[in-house]
Amino acid sequence: MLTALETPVIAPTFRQASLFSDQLCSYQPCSYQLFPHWLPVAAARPGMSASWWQWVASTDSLTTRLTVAGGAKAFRVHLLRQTIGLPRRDEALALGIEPRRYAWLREVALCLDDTPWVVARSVAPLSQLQGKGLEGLGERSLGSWLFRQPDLVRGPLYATRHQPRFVAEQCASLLGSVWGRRSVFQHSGLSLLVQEYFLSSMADDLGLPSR
Ligand SMILES: C=C(O[C@@H]1C=C(C(=O)O)C=C[C@H]1O)C(=O)O
Repeated sequence: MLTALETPVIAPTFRQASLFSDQLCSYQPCSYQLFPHWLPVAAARPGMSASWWQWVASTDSLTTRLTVAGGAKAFRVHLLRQTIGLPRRDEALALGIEPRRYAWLREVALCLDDTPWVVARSVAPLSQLQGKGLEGLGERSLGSWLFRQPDLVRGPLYATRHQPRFVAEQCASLLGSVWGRRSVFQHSGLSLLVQEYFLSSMADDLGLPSR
């Protein structure tokens, strides 16, 4: 049932709201040829520091990496939105589906001690979700679930320097994104587009360069 998949919008309650800035760029859609703001990650490398490359080009679980990098800080998935809706045009293209096909949309902030380090938006065609149990994921990490799937295949990574508009729709103000990346995961008939934006709060906390 569609209603079972719906989760109401949860207003962000980040303790460090003062860290946010309201300098959002307008959303720039993507996907290499048609949406050139997303570059194959290797093509973005010349503009990226070696430290950020370690994060942006990594293909293992980001949840695990963040938890390790956070040290004593508590890792938490803060659910911003989980609902059924239409994907953006570039998202549909990345998934190889018609833009008018309904999709499962999930937007989260990945926080360390309540400071958002990464915001993410994941999109999967509704027709492929049956039996996967994702509707009950809540504030558990999608990555923890994904990387437990033995047949998981990750598609190529794309990177962007543009800001995520989806969080602008959720938050009045937002920390700037340093780098964004995305890739499509395949598992048992499911294609899942995961888009992750690394925030400047993460750069500050880990002493990473501005790019
Ligand atoms: C894809 C991963 O999962 C993370 C968890 C997410 C979620 O819970 O919605 C979203 C994006 C990720 O950064 C990962 O850990 O690599």
